[in-house]
Amino acid sequence: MLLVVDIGNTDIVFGFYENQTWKAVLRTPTHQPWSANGVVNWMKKEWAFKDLGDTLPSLALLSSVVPSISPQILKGLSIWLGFMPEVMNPALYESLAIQVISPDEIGSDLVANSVYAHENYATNVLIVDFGTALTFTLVNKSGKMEGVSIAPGLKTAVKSLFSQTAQLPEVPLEMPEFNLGTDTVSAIQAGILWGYVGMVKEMISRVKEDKKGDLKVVATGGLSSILTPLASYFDEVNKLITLEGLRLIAERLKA
Ligand SMILES: Nc1ncnc2c1ncn2[C@@H]1O[C@H](COP(=O)(O)OP(=O)(O)O)[C@@H](O)[C@H]1O
Ligand SMILES: CC(C)(COP(=O)(O)O)[C@@H](O)C(=O)NCCC(=O)O
Ligand SMILES: [K+]
Repeated sequence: MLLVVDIGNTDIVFGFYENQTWKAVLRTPTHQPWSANGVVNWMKKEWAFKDLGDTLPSLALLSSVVPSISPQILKGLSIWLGFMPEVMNPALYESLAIQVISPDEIGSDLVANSVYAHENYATNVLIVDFGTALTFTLVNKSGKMEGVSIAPGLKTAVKSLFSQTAQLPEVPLEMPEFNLGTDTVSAIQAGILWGYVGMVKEMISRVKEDKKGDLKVVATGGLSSILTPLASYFDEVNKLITLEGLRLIAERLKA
């Protein structure tokens, strides 16, 4: 069995893959007082709860965009598994089928997304990742990562408005019924959700123009199903894209 781990700014996602399928995908908040022992106990508990069998994963790959917690997670995993997981880093990027942009700065989740996109479409692909940040990553048909854009994610925008104002509440991430709100909650929902629908359409349209119409668009991230008016703009919506990319990378490391 293969274990891939995606440490994002909101959630850590663990994917267990065997015989062509995800046996389990576990999510837990990133910001907890993690210790190596805490990780071991959590893994043992989830492993038993999900009834994943007697044999622990024999290969593991970790991606993290939160450097401060990586050491504790890695130490815990290495104690639990009995070996040190592989970690996404610039040296490893050199063995990939894609060409990574700014390898010393790029988030390794965006690299994993790009590997999945290139492997599955082999054309120009824009990956829209709705996480803590809202990112757009363009990987071209030859597998070169051409560029990225980064904006506040949907929940980040809602929380930021709430925390910077005296009278605005934190609102649920739901498309409002009308274009303009009739009370404070629906007004914020209109501003953020319709505003973000516009942002995504604008990015897609600009990149599509750059690529002379030759572009696939895929969406991922925990918040990728919220902006329902965008459904027809995406060739694929798949919350597992980052895990799938990590899996493809791990399988190639083993080969
Ligand atoms: N399966 C799911 N369905 C709906 N929302 C989800 C799901 N998983 C996570 N979320 C929400 O998505 C957000 C995290 O998205 P994610 O892409 O994991 O962010 P990050 O990578 O920045 O940690 C959280 O607010 C979480 O509540
Ligand atoms: C852009 C990100 C914050 C996205 O992280 P996420 O929303 O998945 O938590 C992350 O990929 C990151 O910290 N990147 C480093 C900067 C860059 O990619 O250029
Ligand atoms: K992510």
